[in-house]
Amino acid sequence: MTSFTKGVVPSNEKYDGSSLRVLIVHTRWNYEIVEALVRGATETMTSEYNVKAENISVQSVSGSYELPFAAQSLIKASKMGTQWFNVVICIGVLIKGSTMHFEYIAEAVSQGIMKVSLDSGVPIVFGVLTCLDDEQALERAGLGNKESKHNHGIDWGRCAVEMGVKNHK
Ligand SMILES: O=c1[nH]c(NC[C@H](O)[C@H](O)[C@H](O)CO)c([N+](=O)[O-])c(=O)[nH]1
Repeated sequence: MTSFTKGVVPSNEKYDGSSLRVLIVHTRWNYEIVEALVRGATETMTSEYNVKAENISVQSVSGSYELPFAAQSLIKASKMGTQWFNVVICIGVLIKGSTMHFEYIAEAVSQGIMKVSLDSGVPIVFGVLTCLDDEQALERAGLGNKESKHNHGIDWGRCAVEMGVKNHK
């Protein structure tokens, strides 16, 4: 029994996301779960913060290991153009198998995403679930049967608007 409310408390600031340009890069691995996370983030940004649907670019890559490179190249390409992204959300689902593959990818992806964000000066929300089994992943995408299920995409959408507004130059 926890003696505190686990999870993030949304900021009580009423951020205006109407001029934000957001990039979502998501994987196609474990796609049904990823799709729910992307929907949670997108619907939160548009319904709670007035982010315009047409200002949310969505790109996909094969797996989580490709997320840092994709984010880096899409940020670079956007800076070449007139419009560039105020914030990026990288979304993937890693589920541990019977080998050490999971550990190596999880470490590489979290370090890689942090590096791209700091190097580019664009905030990147870390939306990669690192789960020990399918049920953990389903629960954290608001799927599955447990009462405690909660779509973490909602939290990532809120985080993206806060970071995007604060980064809006
Ligand atoms: O996004 C994921 N990629 C996974 N592997 C692919 C990896 O991200 C790369 O796409 C692949 O290694 C090619 O670079 C996963 N597993 O292996 O289990 C996984 O659970 N999730």
